Amino acid sequence: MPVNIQPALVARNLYFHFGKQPVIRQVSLELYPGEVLAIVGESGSGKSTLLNLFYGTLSPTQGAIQASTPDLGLRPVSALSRQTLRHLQRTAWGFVCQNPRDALRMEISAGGNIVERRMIMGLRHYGQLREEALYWLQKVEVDPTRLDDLPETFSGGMLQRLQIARTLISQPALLYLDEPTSGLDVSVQAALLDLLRKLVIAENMAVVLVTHDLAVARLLAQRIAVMRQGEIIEEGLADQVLDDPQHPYTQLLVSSVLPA
Ligand SMILES: Nc1ncnc2c1ncn2[C@@H]1O[C@H](COP(=O)(O)OP(=O)(O)OP(=O)(O)O)[C@@H](O)[C@H]1O
Repeated sequence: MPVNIQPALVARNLYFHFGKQPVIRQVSLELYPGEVLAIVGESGSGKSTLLNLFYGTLSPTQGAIQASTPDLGLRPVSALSRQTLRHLQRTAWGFVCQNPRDALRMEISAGGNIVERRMIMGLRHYGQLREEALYWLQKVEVDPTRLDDLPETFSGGMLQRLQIARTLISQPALLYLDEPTSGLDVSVQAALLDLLRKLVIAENMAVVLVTHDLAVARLLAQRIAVMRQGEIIEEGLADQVLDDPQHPYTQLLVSSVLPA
């Protein structure tokens, strides 16, 4: 990476315990704007926990995380006040979770869901809010006539598109994707992955993608980190890790999923 570009996310020597159970061990990484890093590994290896540490919903037992902020550049997440952290989580950082119902407000319209972050950022003009909502609905390839409909009337794939529009409207510098296409039909999943790939390239975000699906990692990510029992055991360029895995665990993971 060019030395004059500041990373969007830096983690140094992270450890995290749930009670006495060590869940994250000795994790360090850096992520730059425009990069997509996929964190892959078996169920229970600590992928989602790591994402929640980055996003600030969990605090590391040991180690430090610095994340991009609009006004002050890279800041230690642990030093942010609750109010600042909450504001960043609703504006400059984004989190797309597996189940869109956990993120959407099901009692308000699709358009209302999409513009919530813009209202938090101070936009009050009804006409402009509606225009931006329409723009993003079209950008995630949902029929614009659905703008005033409740999310309840949307399919699973459409709900996930709504969650993506609602998150990306604030143009977050850092985006966390936690299994964003799991649980969808294969054809719906393929279309959504294609959309995500286009959006990620267009918005120049730094993205951490958690997935157990190596095909999803290959499609979206330039770099892959392989987690096992809370540790990153191998990291490198996506093609390198998937086509020439070095660690025996990665070899097993790749050979059990990808055809020879
Ligand atoms: N709230 C919690 N309290 C206690 N232990 C937890 C909690 N959440 C997760 N764990 C434990 O932490 C470990 C890592 O869980 P995590 O959800 O981060 O793994 P994962 O790799 O994302 O798995 P999956 O792919 O199944 O979501 C697991 O052993 C899990 O049981």
